[in-house]
Amino acid sequence: MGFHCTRVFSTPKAPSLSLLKPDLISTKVHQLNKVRGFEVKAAMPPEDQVRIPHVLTVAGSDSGAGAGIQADLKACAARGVYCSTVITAVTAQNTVGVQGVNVLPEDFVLEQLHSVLSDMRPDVVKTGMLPSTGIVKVLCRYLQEFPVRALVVDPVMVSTSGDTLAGPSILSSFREELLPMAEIVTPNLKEASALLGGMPLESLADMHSAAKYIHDFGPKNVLVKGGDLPASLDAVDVLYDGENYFEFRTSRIKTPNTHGTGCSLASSIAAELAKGSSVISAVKVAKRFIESALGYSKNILIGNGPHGPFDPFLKLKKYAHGSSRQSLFDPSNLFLYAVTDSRMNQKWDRSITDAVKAAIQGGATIVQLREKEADTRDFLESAKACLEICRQHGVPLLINDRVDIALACDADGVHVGQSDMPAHVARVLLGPDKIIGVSCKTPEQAQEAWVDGADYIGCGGVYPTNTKENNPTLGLDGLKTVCLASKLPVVAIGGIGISNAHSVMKLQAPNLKGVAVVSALFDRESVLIETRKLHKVLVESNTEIR
Ligand SMILES: Cc1ncc(COP(=O)(O)OP(=O)(O)O)c(N)n1
Ligand SMILES: Cc1nc(C(=O)O)sc1CCOP(=O)(O)O
Ligand SMILES: [Mg+2]
Repeated sequence: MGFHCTRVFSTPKAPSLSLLKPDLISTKVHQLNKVRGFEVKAAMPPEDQVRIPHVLTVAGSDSGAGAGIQADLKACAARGVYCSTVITAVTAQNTVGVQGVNVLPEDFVLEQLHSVLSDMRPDVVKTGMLPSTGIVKVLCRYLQEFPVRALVVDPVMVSTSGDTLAGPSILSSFREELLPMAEIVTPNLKEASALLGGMPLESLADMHSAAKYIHDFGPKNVLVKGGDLPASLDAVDVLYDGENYFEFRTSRIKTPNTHGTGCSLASSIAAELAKGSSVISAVKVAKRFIESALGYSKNILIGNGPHGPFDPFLKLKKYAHGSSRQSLFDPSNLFLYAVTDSRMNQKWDRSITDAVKAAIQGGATIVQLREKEADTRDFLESAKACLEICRQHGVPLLINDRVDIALACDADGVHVGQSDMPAHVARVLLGPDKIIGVSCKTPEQAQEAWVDGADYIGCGGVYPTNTKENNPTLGLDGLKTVCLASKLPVVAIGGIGISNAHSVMKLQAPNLKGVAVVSALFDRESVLIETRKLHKVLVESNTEIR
């Protein structure tokens, strides 16, 4: 298998930078750029410049794009960070296995490292397939020359299909040179065993010992992944930080589409570290992200082999349903959010469809069916009828608590609270295009909702309410704290009506898009009149704020 690498340079021809020391290369590149007439990017005023979290992955290419560089690019993009790439090897690979490997010459790996590190200054470097000791040495030298905030080492040795990607000769350079520089190393059981000279790893206790022994090589944190642990039901990973052990349990997802899980997990950890997270929270977020993507992708079919890729963007499965519908969600829909209440409709002797129709006519911009007492069958029938009304008016319809009802009637989404189905599970069930709202009372809950793939958060109770029992009141200050921390649009809820909606909106809290209201609309004689009045107050608040 010969390796062909075509170097494409514009004229004048670049002098070869091969095998030069980093400092010499710096000078050469500088001279080269001057010759070519490159100018340092200085046009943008500093206040307009946006610093983007950036991960550099140093890994092999997978032609099937499930693992390697391609998985890293996808995971980083899905986690919202920039990813640059240094390719160490090119593999011919598919869902069946690895058909060929061509290792790139060390001096060309060096050139790529120099190009990226000297110019683009990534926050975090993540390594995957490092197929030769020479490549490891070059990388370590460059990391000393161009230090980064964190190094994430995925000690890739064997592919999912069992093919060797880096031989045992690599182990000593891993142990002696790379691991001491790592913020975190993420071996699976086979890799952990290889790093420890073949130590058998068959139990959770063995994983704890392995994490400790690998920690002795010098990395700050060790994550031993237990996906291959034979007897375990849950997938358990063990993180050791030199003092404490943390166990991360996720349910085992039955799917052949796991190719690239290790690369994607390490890249996602790198992405979170690049955003500034701590190691423990980076691992937590990354694990949950991979679990959601695996669950979502468990039935997708790409290739005929036993090791299919998964879909970190949660976009592909829509083809399975013959649907190409895009998300209906637009944050301005949260402006006047009407939440129905079965008891209030009963009290005023009105049907749920009449209540929804009146709210929409009055100016409601989104409707949630919150039917706490309804039988499942009645709820489903009402939901279908309300959906028809909402679709006619282009108003999204969400279902409170009941993901099953939302799925059954093809509603636009759900609203879930902290004791309802977790949003990340709802996202797996509902797919990428449905709207998911989550009730949040703290900045931590708001952060979690964002990680879980929610579209908006509901924050309250802003004022005391009789509609929801034992609901803590946050006040305007509490609302503002959550809005400031939220990465998602926010709708305020709890005791809001015509008399105080203006006070809420004039807070001008970041991300606050509107108010969600139950009794001020539905515990009244005329839903239409009350909604119109509230709409007017909100429009006036908006005008005043602008
Ligand atoms: C928009 C909006 N925000 C918050 C809630 C409350 O949801 P939850 O905490 O699950 O409480 P219940 O509504 O289920 O009693 C909501 N429904 N809508
Ligand atoms: C359903 C609900 N959730 C709340 C929260 O704080 O999350 S407060 C609430 C009830 C809101 O009803 P009203 O507009 O009648 O006060
Ligand atoms: Mg709920």
